[in-house]
Amino acid sequence: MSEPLSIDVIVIGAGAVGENVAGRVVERGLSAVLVESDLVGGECSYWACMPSKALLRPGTVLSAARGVAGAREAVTGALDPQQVLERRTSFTSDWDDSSQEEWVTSTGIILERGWATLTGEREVTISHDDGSGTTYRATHAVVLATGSTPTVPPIDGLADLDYWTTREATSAKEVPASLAVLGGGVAGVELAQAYARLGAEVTVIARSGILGNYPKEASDLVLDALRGEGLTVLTDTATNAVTREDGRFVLDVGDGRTVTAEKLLVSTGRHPNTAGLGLESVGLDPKTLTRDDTGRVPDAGGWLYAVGDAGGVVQLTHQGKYEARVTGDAIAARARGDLGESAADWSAYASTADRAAVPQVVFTDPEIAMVGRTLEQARKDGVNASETSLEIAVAGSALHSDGYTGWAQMVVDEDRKVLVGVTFAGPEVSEMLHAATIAIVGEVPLDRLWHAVPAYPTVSEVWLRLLEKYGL
Ligand SMILES: Cc1cc2nc3c(=O)[nH]c(=O)nc-3n(C[C@H](O)[C@H](O)[C@H](O)COP(=O)(O)OP(=O)(O)OC[C@H]3O[C@@H](n4cnc5c(N)ncnc54)[C@H](O)[C@@H]3O)c2cc1C
Ligand SMILES: NC(=O)c1ccc[n+]([C@@H]2O[C@H](COP(=O)([O-])OP(=O)(O)OC[C@H]3O[C@@H](n4cnc5c(N)ncnc54)[C@H](O)[C@@H]3O)[C@@H](O)[C@H]2O)c1
Repeated sequence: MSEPLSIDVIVIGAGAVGENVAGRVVERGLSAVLVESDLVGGECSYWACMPSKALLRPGTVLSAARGVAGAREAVTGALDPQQVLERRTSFTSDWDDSSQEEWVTSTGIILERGWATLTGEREVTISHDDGSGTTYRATHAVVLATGSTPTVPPIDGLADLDYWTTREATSAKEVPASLAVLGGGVAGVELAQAYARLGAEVTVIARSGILGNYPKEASDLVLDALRGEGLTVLTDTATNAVTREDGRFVLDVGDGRTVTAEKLLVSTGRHPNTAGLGLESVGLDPKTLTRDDTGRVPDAGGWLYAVGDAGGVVQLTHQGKYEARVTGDAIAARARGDLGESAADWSAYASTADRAAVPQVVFTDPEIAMVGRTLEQARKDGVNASETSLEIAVAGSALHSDGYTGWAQMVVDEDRKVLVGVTFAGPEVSEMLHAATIAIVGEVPLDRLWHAVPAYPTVSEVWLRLLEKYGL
């Protein structure tokens, strides 16, 4: 066997996160090989963020126009499903990754296509489609950026059926007449609304409520909106078994009730893609991989990192890319001898915001935009927390749309008098989120935040109302 090729850094997985780690280390003078077995760009570009948002956006625009008298009268038709699907396809470049490949190679990163496995400490072997193999040995780091994979519940009959995962739902070429969605998380709820607005008869089956990670007032706004526009949302409903009858999925949801649909989307969460990577060959259990704030896997002895969905901390593109920048910088700093075992909180080498200020948006209509902790999470983390919440009712919201309904909440650390969490729910609230992220990351004292005057008449005036209600 030939000697392994020598390289500074090996990154496994060329999703948004892997691309960013590789890009960062190369910018800092190290050499890097990036390995991808599927499309360069990963889940977000082709089967997740981009296509799902492209499927939702036309419906949101239409409903926004219908929400304003004068514009409403100009809307005389419904969505054109074929046009919506075609526009979605333009955002996925028709599942062609040549432009992403061009970007990767233009940066000086070496791109290798094939399946990568760890075959020893710092050593990765790539199996190419033509049966050949290439082995690299990393001087400084091997980075797992292998993403996540759907978690499919052990429901009777399900494993044998050709159900949709989010991949099929985001890449479908036709709108089914009916769709059952198993799981009331963010992926299920977004795709449920997108398909309902495209004309499918949609039933969501949630074992508890929907969007359980968000404050109930916020998720209830979405629940009411979904039901108001004709989706069936079954909450507190277990799915006992699934069969296929006359070409349709039949879900047994207890008490003799069934849900029948042409397609079934299973969106019941995801777990890190760490199986089949050869982690066992270096004495690691793929199921219990952990990472520190620099991205390093402590049990591996210093050379292995895990970032993005594979790292198992947050499953969001923007946060994964943040981890990628931090880890890329940490690897380069360690290579220079500028960084030891651990990194200080909020330094360039620690992804501290993963613990304190993760922004997340549910792109339904209405939207939920949240950053930091809910009241319950804050108290669980030992924060002496209070909450202030109200309906969004300011001049900006009234102007935005007739009958605007929204809700906002801030969670305050009473000992430090700073924000630790903010949630907005309502039409198009996502663009207000970054102000909250800045306030939390910057630990802006409330009596200074009071001087951040929102422009009139914007929906952001809700900030003023929250601070007034808090007592400022
Ligand atoms: C339907 C849906 C909608 C979403 N919407 C949003 C959103 O709006 N905003 C948001 O922030 N997040 C969203 N997410 C989450 C987001 O998609 C993920 O957090 C993000 O894609 C993770 O990026 P990653 O690079 O870690 O993993 P991935 O994008 O999954 O990339 C991992 C790559 O590694 C490759 N790979 C794996 N193993 C190997 C191997 N052994 N050898 C070679 N290559 C390998 C895979 O082929 C893949 O290309 C959504 C997720 C879903 C499912
Ligand atoms: N807008 C966005 O940023 C966005 C959109 C989609 C997905 N994502 C990311 O992708 C990840 C995956 O999304 P997701 O919605 O699949 O996961 P999720 O963890 O958000 O939701 C999964 C849901 O499935 C439910 N569930 C689990 N097992 C079940 C069972 N046996 N029967 C019924 N329900 C069951 C859970 O209670 C939960 O409500 C999320 O963690 C999220 O970070 C983000």
